[in-house]
Amino acid sequence: MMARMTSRTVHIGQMCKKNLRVLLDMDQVLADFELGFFQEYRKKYPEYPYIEMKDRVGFFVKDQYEKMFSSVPNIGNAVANIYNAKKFFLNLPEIEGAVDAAKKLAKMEGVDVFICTSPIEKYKYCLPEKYEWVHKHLGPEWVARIILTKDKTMVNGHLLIDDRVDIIGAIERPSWEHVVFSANHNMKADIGKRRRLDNWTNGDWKELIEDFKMRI
Ligand SMILES: O=c1ccn([C@@H]2O[C@H](COP(=O)(O)O)[C@@H](O)[C@H]2O)c(=O)[nH]1
Ligand SMILES: [Mg+2]
Repeated sequence: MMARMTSRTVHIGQMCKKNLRVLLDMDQVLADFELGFFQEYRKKYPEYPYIEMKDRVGFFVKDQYEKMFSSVPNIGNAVANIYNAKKFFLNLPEIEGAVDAAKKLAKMEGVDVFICTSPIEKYKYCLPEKYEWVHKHLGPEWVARIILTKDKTMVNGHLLIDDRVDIIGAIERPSWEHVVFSANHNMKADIGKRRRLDNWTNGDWKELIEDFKMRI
């Protein structure tokens, strides 16, 4: 009997080799949320206190600002005003080398790439702008690769590259293995036995992918 061929599966004799499904987070993996925030905040509130990017600790910018500058009235609102503003997500700069690496990754044999990203609570601008960002930086064909979800544990993949350390949701044991993408905010976090990917520029990502390809 002839084996049915799909674009996602390679059949070699009796062997059936699946493609590696890679989920790329967007903010702080492809798009530089922290740099975008810092630049806009300094521009909009030059008189307000600020945290140097190298001193960022913890995932949520607002939490650290509110804790550090608790005597400054409305500092939390000032912070939120930045990332809830129109064009914030659209104008985020690229993480160095991310676009080039993502394109190369997508061309690798035996790899399927998706962008797995969570919308911000006030989603009005964030949602379309995330699509526009992908269209603008990666190209129209990448729009179909976007998976928007608040719960990444529900997404099926082999590998999730994400800067957030605490990715929790409905599924206790997600299908993917989490590789922590290094960011200032997570450098002091306990990541247990998880691996890190420090950047897109030194070529380590290729080794990581080859390693995962061997394991599926
Ligand atoms: O300080 C922050 C940093 C990020 N966010 C939002 O959280 C999600 C995270 O998305 P990922 O897909 O996990 O990168 C995103 O909507 C950020 O904008 C935040 O609210 N505050
Ligand atoms: Mg992120």
